[in-house]
Amino acid sequence: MKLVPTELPGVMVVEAEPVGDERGLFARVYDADAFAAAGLPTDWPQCNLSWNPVRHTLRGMHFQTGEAAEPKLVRCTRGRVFDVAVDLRPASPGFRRWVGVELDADRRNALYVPPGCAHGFLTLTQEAEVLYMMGARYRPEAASGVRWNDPAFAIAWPAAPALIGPRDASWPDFG
Ligand SMILES: Cc1cn([C@H]2C[C@H](O)[C@@H](COP(=O)(O)OP(=O)(O)O[C@H]3O[C@H](C)C(=O)[C@H](O)[C@H]3O)O2)c(=O)[nH]c1=O
Repeated sequence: MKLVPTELPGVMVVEAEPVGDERGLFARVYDADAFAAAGLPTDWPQCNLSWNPVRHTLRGMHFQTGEAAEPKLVRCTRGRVFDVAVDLRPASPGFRRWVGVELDADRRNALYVPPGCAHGFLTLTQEAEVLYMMGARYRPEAASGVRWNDPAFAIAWPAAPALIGPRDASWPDFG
């Protein structure tokens, strides 16, 4: 497993480094010691999964506010998704900037998204499934979001969403 920094502070790609043999492959996809050494969390109280049968489904951009802000470790376990983190941390050098990474079930790569960033994805295949470890417990009252096409971020999505929930389509402009 290898942690690869992105241009956003604290947002890391987790490359699996699979080992192949005649039976197939083996990969360590998470290592608490490596995460601790990199200053990343090692406590993941909840794990979520979403299944998305329609290509170009967009979920996000979500985050939890205040004390409920949560780190996420996101991987695609079926198909491919364009996974995006947006830096909403006013003190960050990356404030208002975004990074997009293609997560691919065959590559077994993942994206670490720190607290204070919004997260979302656009599926690139039918039947895309996303599994993510959550570094804080879900607090519905703390759930918030920014819009996928907010001009404040100008996220360069590979395609417009074919399917998006009404809440995600109507987050207000980022102030
Ligand atoms: C996040 C969450 C949701 N729920 C319930 C609330 C709703 O009744 C239902 C669907 O929730 P939501 O529409 O927020 O699910 P997504 O739109 O897939 O949102 C998720 O996907 C984006 C990309 C993220 O990054 C967030 O972590 C997460 O919010 O599951 C729970 O019971 N527990 C949870 O932790």
